[in-house]
Amino acid sequence: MTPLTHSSPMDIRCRDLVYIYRLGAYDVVALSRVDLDIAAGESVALIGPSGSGKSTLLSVMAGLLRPSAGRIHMGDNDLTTIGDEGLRRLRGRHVGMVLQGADRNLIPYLSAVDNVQFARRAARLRDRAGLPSAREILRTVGLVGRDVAGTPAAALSTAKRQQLALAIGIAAGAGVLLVDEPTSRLDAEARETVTEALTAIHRQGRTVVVVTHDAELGVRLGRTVTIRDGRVGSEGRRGQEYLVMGADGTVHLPDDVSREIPPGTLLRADVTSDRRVVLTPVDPSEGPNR
Ligand SMILES: Nc1ncnc2c1ncn2[C@@H]1O[C@H](COP(=O)(O)OP(=O)(O)OP(=O)(O)O)[C@@H](O)[C@H]1O
Repeated sequence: MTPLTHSSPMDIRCRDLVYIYRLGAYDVVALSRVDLDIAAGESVALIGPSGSGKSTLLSVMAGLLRPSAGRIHMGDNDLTTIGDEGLRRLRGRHVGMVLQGADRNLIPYLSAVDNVQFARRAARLRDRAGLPSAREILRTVGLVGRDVAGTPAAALSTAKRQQLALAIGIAAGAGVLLVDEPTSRLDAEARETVTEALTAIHRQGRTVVVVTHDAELGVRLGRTVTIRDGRVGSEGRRGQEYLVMGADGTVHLPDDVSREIPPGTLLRADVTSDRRVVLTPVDPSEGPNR
C-alpha cells in the first residue's frame, strides 16, 4: 500500500462517559460510565452484543453526539466543551469517519473515483504532496478495475458501496479513523482486503477504532474492547480475553462466571502473596457476627 501522508494521530481518553438518548418519557442509557484510553497510533476493535453501546461510543468519539456526562478528549481537544467551529475543523482535518449506513452519503451519480476526489477536495487536500491517487485509495480497499472505479456509486453493489465509503473515510489522510462495521456486508475475499487495508492504515501510525462483530478483524487489529451494557466489560489482546480494573475499582466478570453466581451474592476477595485475587462466595448467615 502506498504510504499516505496523514495528519498526526491523536489519542482518545474517555472518563466516566455517559450518553443518554432522551425519547419523550423514556431515557435510554446507552453509555454508562465508560473509562477507556486509546493511545495515539493504536488500533482497537469495539466488540460486544447488539445494543451494548458500541456505535454510540464511536459517535461520541466522532463528536456527532455530545456526552450527557463525563469527559472525552481527543488529543488536546475536549469533545465535551469544544465549539461547533472547532469540531468542524477537527473532523475536516484530523478525523476520518465511516459510520453505519455511510454508503447512503455517497454521491450516487458520481463515479467511485470522483467520489474519492470530491472527499479530498472537501478536505482541501487536492494539492497536498505525497497523497496517493484516488485510484490507489480505491485499490487499497479492494475496488479495482476501470468498470468499478468509473461506475456511478448508485450502480455499485451494496458491498462495493461499503468499500467505497471506507475509501472516502481514508481519502483525506486523517490521523484518526473511526469506522462502524466495515466488513458486515462483504464476502470472504473483500473482507480480507478491507481487514488488510485497516491493519495497513494502523501500521502507517494512524489511530484506528473499528466497531465490529467480525471476530477475525478484532484479533487482527490487536486490541479488542468488549462493550457490555454501555460499559467496558473486558479486553482482549491478540485473541486472549482479560478482565479490566475500572477507574473506580470495579471489575466486570465474564458472562460464564456471572451465570454461576447470582446477583447479590456476597464475595470475599483475597489477594494472595503472589498477587492472585481469589473471589469466594460466602453465606452471610455464616458470618462472624451471627
Ligand atoms: N437514536 C437512538 N434513539 C434512541 N435509542 C437509541 C438510538 N440509537 C441507539 N439507541 C439505543 O442505545 C443502545 C445502544 O445502541 P448502539 O447502537 O450504540 O449499540 P450497538 O452495540 O452499536 O448495537 P449494534 O451492534 O446492534 O449496532 C441500545 O439500547 C439502542 O436501542
